[in-house]
Formats: sequence, C-alpha cells, structure tokens
Amino acid sequence: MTLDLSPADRAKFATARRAVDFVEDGMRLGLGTGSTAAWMVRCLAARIRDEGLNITTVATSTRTAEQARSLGIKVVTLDEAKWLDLTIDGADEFDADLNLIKGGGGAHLQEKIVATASDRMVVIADPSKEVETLGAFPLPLEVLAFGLNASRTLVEQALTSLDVAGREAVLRMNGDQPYRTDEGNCILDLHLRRIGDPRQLSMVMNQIPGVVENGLFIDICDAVVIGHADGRTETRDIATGSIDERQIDLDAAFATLGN
Ligand SMILES: O=C(CO)[C@H](O)[C@H](O)COP(=O)(O)O
Repeated sequence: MTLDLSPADRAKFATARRAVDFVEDGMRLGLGTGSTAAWMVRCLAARIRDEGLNITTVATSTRTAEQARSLGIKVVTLDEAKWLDLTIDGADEFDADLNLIKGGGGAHLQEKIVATASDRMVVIADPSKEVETLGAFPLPLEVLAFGLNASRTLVEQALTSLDVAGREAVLRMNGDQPYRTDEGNCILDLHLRRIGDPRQLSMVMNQIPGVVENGLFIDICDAVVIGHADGRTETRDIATGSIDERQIDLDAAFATLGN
C-alpha cells in the first residue's frame, strides 16, 4: 500500500511510474542513479515482467546495476549497447530550460556519459527540484585524487571571475575518508548559491586540470516528469513546449511492483 510511503516517496513513485510509460519494447535504455531512479528501476522491472518486454539497459552506477540485475533486468556496458534510445534519471535541480544540477549521489560522470549517448533523456523529479536559478544545491565536481588540493585552489580561483554568489569547494566525505566515485575519484561540492551563467561555468570548470566532470547538464535533458504525492504527474517537453498531465493510481501501480 502506498499509504505506508512518505509523501516524498509517493511523489518519487508517481514520477517514476509515469516515466516508464516512455519505454518501448526493444529499447536500449540508460538507468539513472538515486532514490527516484531506484523507483524507476522497480517500475521498469514490473513492466518487463508483466508485458514480456525485451529491454537492454546500461546502468549509471554499480548501485543501479546491482539493483537492476537483482530484479532480473538485463544490464550491459555502454560499449556493448553502443548507443541508447532513452535514459531516465533523477536530478538535484532543474530550471525552465531543463538545465540540471546532478551528482548528489556522486554518479554524475557516468550519468552524463550515458545521457549524452542517448537519443533522449527524461528527468524524473518531484516539485522541490524545480528552481528559477540553478545553484542552491551544491554543484558536484568529480576530481582526480592526484593533486586534489592544487585542483581545488584552481577551482576557487576560477570562480572569482564567474557569475556565482559563493565559491567554497568542500571535499565530500564518507565517514573520515574522502568519498570515492565508481571510478575511484573524489568529489568537490561547490557551494555557489546562485549560478548566473551555467554554460560558462560548466566550460570553465572542465578546463581545470584534475577536474574530470562537473554536475551541470546543459542542453542534455529533453523532458522532465514531475510527480506529486497525490499521483498527479506533469510531463514537460523542451522541444515541443508541450505539457502532458496524467493521474497515476498509486495504489494500483504499487500493487503491480511485487518486488
Ligand atoms: O544525480 C544523481 C546521482 O548522482 C541523482 O539523480 C540526484 O542526486 C537525485 O537523486 P534523488 O532522486 O535521490 O533525489
């Protein structure tokens, strides 16, 4: 029963359930990372099982790969899949142009590679992720451990000449050790508060030696599905400007999960 879920989880489930409607038989699909993406993987597994769909997936993290495989979903590498029809992933923030901040879960490097190797990227989010201006959520930078402090100094120097409201770069920790990504790199979380020019910031950050990838997704996302705790969903498509509203029967949908 979805009644046992928190309002936040009901909203995540609603957006996830609506987003898997865009999956078609035979697709090669990118699977995002995070709590909303985890709901999407459960919904996808239910559709594959109930409708006998032939779906090949590429995961954006070991976490997601393990979850998908445990639910019987076929997972291959991106090189094996070659190219993807669709990627469905969460986000930490999105703006009116569907530019995103991602990487709260530390997976934005693989997420960006997978999303840009897809014909289409659909973001799944609850209304709290929508912002007028990106930057309240700290922007993650994946950075090589080698020369980390030098890279951090260069990042903070570069930020002084950019249109941002803060420039603190905080090393993400896992207990008393630096957090390590799937690639063994570290993450600097940039507390910028407001990002005036996300495109410029993204380009400047990726020029700094040691920075592997930043969490800004500019012109990558094609549509966002916003889910609400009462089962309402709204899908906005950036290319067509269309808005599609659907009501999900959360209890009925939850009963199909069976996992
Ligand atoms: O970018 C991500 C992981 O790197 C996630 O998609 C993002 O952090 C949103 O996660 P959640 O759905 O748990 O709020």
